[in-house]
Amino acid sequence: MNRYILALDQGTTSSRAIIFDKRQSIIAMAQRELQQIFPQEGWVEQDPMEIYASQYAVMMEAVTKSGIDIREIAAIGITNQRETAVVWDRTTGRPVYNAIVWQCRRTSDLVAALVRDGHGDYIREATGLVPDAYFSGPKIKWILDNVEGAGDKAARSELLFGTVDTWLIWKLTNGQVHATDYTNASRTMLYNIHTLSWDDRLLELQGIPRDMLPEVHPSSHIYGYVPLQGVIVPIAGVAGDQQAALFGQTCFYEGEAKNTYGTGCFLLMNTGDTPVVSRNGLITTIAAGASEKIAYALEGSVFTGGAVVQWLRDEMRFFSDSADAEFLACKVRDTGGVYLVPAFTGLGAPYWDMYARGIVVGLTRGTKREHIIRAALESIAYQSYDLVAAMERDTGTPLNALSVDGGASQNSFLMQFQADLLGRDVLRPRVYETTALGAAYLAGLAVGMWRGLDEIKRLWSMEHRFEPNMDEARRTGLLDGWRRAVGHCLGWRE
Ligand SMILES: Nc1ncnc2c1ncn2[C@@H]1O[C@H](COP(=O)(O)OP(=O)(O)O)[C@@H](O)[C@H]1O
Ligand SMILES: O=P(O)(O)OC[C@H](O)CO
Repeated sequence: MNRYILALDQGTTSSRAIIFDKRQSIIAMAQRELQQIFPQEGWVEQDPMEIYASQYAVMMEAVTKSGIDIREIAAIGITNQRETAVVWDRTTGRPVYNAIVWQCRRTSDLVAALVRDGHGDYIREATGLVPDAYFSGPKIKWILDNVEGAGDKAARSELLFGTVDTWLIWKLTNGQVHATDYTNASRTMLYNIHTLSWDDRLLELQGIPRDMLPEVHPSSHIYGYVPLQGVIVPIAGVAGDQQAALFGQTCFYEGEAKNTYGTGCFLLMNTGDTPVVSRNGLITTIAAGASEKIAYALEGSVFTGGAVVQWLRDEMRFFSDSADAEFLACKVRDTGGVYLVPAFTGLGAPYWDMYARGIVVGLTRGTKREHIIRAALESIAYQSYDLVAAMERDTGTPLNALSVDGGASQNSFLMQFQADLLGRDVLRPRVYETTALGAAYLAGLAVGMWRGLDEIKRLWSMEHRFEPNMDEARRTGLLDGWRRAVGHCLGWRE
């Protein structure tokens, strides 16, 4: 009998594979960090072959660790860092260039030109997105325009494009399937989220041939089959990681929301069958669903969340293990007036400034390493606060509490500070690998492992509730300082 789901979570920092049973217990897990390539200031790349190889390796490692028979795996669910663009040769299967990562800013001027030429409103209406270098379309255009021979090859239908899910599906099925799901398509700035089709006007504007693009399916769907040690296992669930996390947190119904603290921070609210248009700097996107019926979400995207901790670890060398950030931050009573705005790759929602860059302000002769570490952690909470405030202004409804997940949500200092800033409870679930869990649910629903959403909803359970504990004067004073700090970093590169 098939009893397990194998979830592949290809995130920005690492590739992970997790085997879940029907009660959402983790049977085995494997993880590998991924090399980040920074070829120029503001550019971010990854090696697509490393993405695939690391994902394949952790998949096999998790299977081996679990000791289960592969025939007991009912399905594979895939979830992925979104927007990151891979272009490869459809015959040889070789990428023509590195993957251009969602954080990369190389297409800022290209996007600014689209807006200057008067296409901004159409992009917003058709795709639900704010025109920004974040999204995939301009990254594809950059590859076609700048990699030798790529434009000609694309014109001869020799190239394929995919977000990371598509690349993994294509590799895992030995080049049999070129497909993506609605959630990933909705991040390309090429997909019309109302007509549910690739948008000819946007393709033409960005010079992208339609035959490079994958087929688009619902998130819970049989995409193809993966040969695993002689057994054929279906890929039955695919979703961008933030939509998968929304699903994994069981936010199935209108008004339910979560915030994920991974490389970036992403607040998503399910808005049901209504594509809500933000007036406060959020974007409209497609949510992962268990059926053909489309649900939409309102999203606030912060580009540098947990990544600021990685920066302190790898570039500043303030500590060697990210978990130590909490201990070090708690060695000082406050930041000593220091603010760090980690606009390393510009600022996303609600500011949308492709030219902002990071700053540390408020330094004094007494500033210590610990103050900066604390300011870095607090910056994650401030940015998330800005998202919640924008979402509440858009929907006119205050969130009762904030459900959280992702790697940095394990930092209890950060979660407590988040509750203090918001003046709202922060709820951390027992399974914080919610992204992988969401992909597992989507796959499991497609193959009948779970009967329906209500059965899954009952599985959610809380590990910790963080309750606010900060007086109002201090809270408003801190937020005021944050706003002033942000003001200093906007437009820096211009
Ligand atoms: N204890 C911690 N405190 C703060 N940040 C952390 C901690 N542990 C991990 N992180 C951060 O969380 C991120 C990894 O979270 P994860 O959900 O795996 O992200 P992704 O899916 O983007 O790869 C990294 O950026 C890392 O710096
Ligand atoms: O790698 P994560 O989990 O921070 O997610 C990245 C997002 O999908 C980018 O949109």
